[in-house]
Amino acid sequence: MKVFRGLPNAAARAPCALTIGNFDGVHLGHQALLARVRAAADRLGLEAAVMTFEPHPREFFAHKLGDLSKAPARIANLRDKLQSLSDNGIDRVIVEHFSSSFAALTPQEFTEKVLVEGLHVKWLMVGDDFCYGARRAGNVQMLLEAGQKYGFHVETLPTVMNGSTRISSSAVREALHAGEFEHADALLGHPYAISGHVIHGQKLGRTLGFPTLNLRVPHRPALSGIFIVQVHGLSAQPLPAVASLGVRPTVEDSGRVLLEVHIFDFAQNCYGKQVRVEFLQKIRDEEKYVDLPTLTAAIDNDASIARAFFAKRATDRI
Ligand SMILES: Cc1cc2nc3c(=O)[nH]c(=O)nc-3n(C[C@H](O)[C@H](O)[C@H](O)COP(=O)(O)O)c2cc1C
Ligand SMILES: Nc1ncnc2c1ncn2[C@@H]1O[C@H](COP(=O)(O)OP(=O)(O)OP(=O)(O)O)[C@@H](O)[C@H]1O
Repeated sequence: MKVFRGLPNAAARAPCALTIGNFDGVHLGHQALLARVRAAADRLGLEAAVMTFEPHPREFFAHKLGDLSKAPARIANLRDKLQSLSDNGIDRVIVEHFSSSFAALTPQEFTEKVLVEGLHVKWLMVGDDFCYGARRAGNVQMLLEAGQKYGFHVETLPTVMNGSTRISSSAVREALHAGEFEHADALLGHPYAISGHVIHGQKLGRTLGFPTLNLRVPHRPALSGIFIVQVHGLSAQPLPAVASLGVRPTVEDSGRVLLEVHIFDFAQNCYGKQVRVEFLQKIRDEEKYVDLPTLTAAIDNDASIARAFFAKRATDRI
């Protein structure tokens, strides 16, 4: 899969079947959309393409307002999003920098400069609620008209539901925030996980008896707390572990979010390796403890809960 930062230059443009959106989490609604794009690309001999935005448009507007609490939490980082798009058969992704000038494009400028000139779109699919252009003034009807004028075909995807609710990134965020992983996984169509490279921590964990591998989490995640997890990427089988995702109020006050994972009975150096941490169950919220012995006792208790979970799962499987 080819990834373009901004519109491809003239030589790299190719006629495409396209969809547009944030695709945070690549949930089942997104997957249905991507399958239709792939099928259209095959049928018409086009590249299957996705245009997505970085930062998330609502993140951009929250920054502008100076109120970061208005930015949506992130289900997935860009690496995970690109991996999911590739897994869903997409040939090229345009990661458009969402900026003031991009946000100011009128619907007409967006269709002419971006869709037609910049991307050579021949077939376009969006959700039936799709809006675009400055102040979200463009809608599906206007896209249909632009398609007739410039010679591209527009289709909409009927809403993909889970029971009586629309599957959306917002619904996944709510489920993750509540620690409801079964529900989140049902909306996502795959287990919720965060991936990244292992970085160096403060090395305090090993003195507490709980060495952890640490992953940077670049955006505000949709969940925080202490979790039972399993780690992929270090051995053939996923490794059972307990993890903390948050700002570690007992030992730090920088507000930096970190995912720290203590893998049971494991003593390998894995700095720099890429791992995927799959979330299985929430144990508790993160706490600010009065001192390190109290923190250590809490981690000890978390580890016992997680070990009991894995022991039960092993016997249930027999
Ligand atoms: C299972 C688990 C639970 C944790 N719970 C908390 C917590 O409630 N509050 C907190 O401030 N830090 C918590 N931590 C983070 C520890 O403060 C951190 O792992 C320790 O300081 C080691 O940091 P280091 O990896 O940078 O050496 C937890 C870590 C683990 C592995
Ligand atoms: N359940 C769904 N059924 C059909 N189309 C969907 C569904 N969810 C999203 N889409 C479409 O997928 C494209 C990308 O969606 P996008 O990620 O921007 O929205 P979302 O999942 O609804 O997220 P949020 O909840 O943050 O608004 C859009 O065209 C959108 O209309």
